[in-house]
Amino acid sequence: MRKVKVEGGYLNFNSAHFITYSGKCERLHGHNYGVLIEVEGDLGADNVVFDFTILKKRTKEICQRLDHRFLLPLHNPHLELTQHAEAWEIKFHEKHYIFPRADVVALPIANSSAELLAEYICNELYQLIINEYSSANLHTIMVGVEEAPTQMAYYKQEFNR
Ligand SMILES: Nc1nc2c(c(=O)[nH]1)N=C([C@H](O)[C@H](O)COP(=O)(O)OP(=O)(O)OP(=O)(O)O)CN2
Repeated sequence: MRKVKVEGGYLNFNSAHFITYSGKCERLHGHNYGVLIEVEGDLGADNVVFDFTILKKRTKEICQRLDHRFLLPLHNPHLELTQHAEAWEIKFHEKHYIFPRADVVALPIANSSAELLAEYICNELYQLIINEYSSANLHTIMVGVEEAPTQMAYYKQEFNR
């Protein structure tokens, strides 16, 4: 089995977030998130597993949708969310945030942890690849999301046939 990896360079996004944990809610803060992608498989056409250039371009597009936005987890059971015409209202007990909609990216996840951000990006890339590219030679795709140089979370998915 072979593996290709893309990381660094412009594969990043700078976003605001907080996570909930153990009945608490973090303060609003931001990270300069880094993203890495690994694709395992056999050699396909042109003797490559998957084209680096395509992988970087499609990953960057996902990063751009997250960049300079608040990462809103739509499925967090501890947050009370209200969608207004121009804003998202978010409540956690006595905390109460209002963000302009244009500054928010609403994500189908339960918490904006690095783990679930990695899973979200992995699912997005997986769908793109199976819908738009030749993937018969591919076995797995893994996404790593780095919150800081010291901390990173990964999510790996198999190509089902
Ligand atoms: N496994 C995970 N653990 C934690 C996550 C996560 O996504 N996955 N996230 C957080 C927080 O979101 C937090 O932002 C982590 O930031 P960090 O810089 O580590 O915060 P600290 O102030 O505690 O660390 P310093 O190194 O002192 O800045 C927490 N855990």
